[in-house]
Amino acid sequence: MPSKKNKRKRPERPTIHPKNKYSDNPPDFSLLASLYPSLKPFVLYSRDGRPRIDWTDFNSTRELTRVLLLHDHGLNWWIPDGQLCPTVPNRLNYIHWALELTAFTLYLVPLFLDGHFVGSDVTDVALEWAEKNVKGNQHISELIEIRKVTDCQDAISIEDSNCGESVNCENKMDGNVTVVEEAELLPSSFDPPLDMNKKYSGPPLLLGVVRDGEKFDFCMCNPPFFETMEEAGLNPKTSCGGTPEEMVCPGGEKAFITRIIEDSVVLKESFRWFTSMVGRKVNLKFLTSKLREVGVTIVKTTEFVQGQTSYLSLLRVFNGNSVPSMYYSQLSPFFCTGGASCKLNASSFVVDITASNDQCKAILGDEAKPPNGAATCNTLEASQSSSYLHPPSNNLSFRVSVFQQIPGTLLVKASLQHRDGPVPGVFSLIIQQLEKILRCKFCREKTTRN
Ligand SMILES: C[S@@+](CC[C@H](N)C(=O)[O-])C[C@H]1O[C@@H](n2cnc3c(N)ncnc32)[C@H](O)[C@@H]1O
Repeated sequence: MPSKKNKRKRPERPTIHPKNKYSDNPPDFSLLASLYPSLKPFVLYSRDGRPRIDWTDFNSTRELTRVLLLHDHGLNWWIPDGQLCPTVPNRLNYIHWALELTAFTLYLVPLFLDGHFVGSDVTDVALEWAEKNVKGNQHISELIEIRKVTDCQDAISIEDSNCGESVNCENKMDGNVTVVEEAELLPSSFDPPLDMNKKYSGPPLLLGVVRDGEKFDFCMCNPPFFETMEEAGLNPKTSCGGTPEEMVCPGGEKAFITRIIEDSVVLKESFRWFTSMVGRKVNLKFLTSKLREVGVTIVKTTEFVQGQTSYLSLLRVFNGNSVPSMYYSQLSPFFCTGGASCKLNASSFVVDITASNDQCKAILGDEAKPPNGAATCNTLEASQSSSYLHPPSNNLSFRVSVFQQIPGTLLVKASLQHRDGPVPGVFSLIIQQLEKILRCKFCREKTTRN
């Protein structure tokens, strides 16, 4: 068994899984459009001739996902309008990571993956389309079973287990529970009020799926991240669709994943690894403490940034009546460090930035001091090492706007003007750095984010 030493490891820096086929070889939209005419209307061209996708258009993202699954993975796939559309490179990161975990365990306990999957959901539409997608791919249809989550009558329940209230369970767990973090999904600094008492009250999760005596190498989960659709609407991912059933549950992802943790106590013999995506880094601390509470000894996290092309953050600010230009004026000194080009549009409070490799490094390096000579914030960490940076081969172009959406709440919005290889990682870091500076200067609360 893996070591049970209680080692706290810092999450790795955001990265792209090295085995992800898109890590060195991002999709060529132009080529794909020439091969798949149905994609053609969705491939737009920037002024410099680069092909791009409108990530805010659901039909574009769905068609791209369809084409990537077909072209690169030989899979037929479709979902109806408005359903949550997965991004292929992103899910590939998760799959590679989960497989790697399993390989790690299998190295110690030599068993073999039999390549069978069980997929579960609760809504009729999700189940219907999962079934259609499986049946539409004969070469794998025998390997995947779709199950509707049932009430626990037939399955083992938390109450039936020897743990009773599983979270306070005295019977410590021997298995491994893993949280995989996917920070690209959500605005990193939207800190909703935390209500620790909100519990997941929906149908059972793992307990409603796993049958007596079944063994799985791992479970994967993409939970409903939000507590309300209003909150979900702030997510740049809404361009990928998403119905209330997919996006929202009482207590959000914290409550949903807590329920998986509780189920994992009962099902500790049924899985080698329990994994879930986590949308909000801020929830990791809470979830990790839940894991510790139930006696979990090995917790692994990772963070992937593949595909992030837009960024949206909400910061709560000191003075609800401050004028927008106060925030806007912070942008130019930050981005112009090292000579990046900054075009300010004073009427719309938008800044267009174009930065070369060196200018990106300068923005992220030691020189990236808080603008206007403000006192250095302790929490502004030099979180970038040059070995992590994979600067773009061409200039990085993006647009940033900062304004008060409602009094006391600052909205930071940033979007890449084009995608080029691993650029999103650099882009993401730059925006995180900006966000830290704005927090440091204007926010009430101490920065608690990683
Ligand atoms: C964020 S969506 C993920 C959708 C899709 N599986 C994906 O990864 O793109 C969350 C999904 O969890 C499903 N869900 C909600 N409660 C559930 C439960 N108790 N068991 C299984 N799935 C559940 C929702 O219906 C929704 O489809």
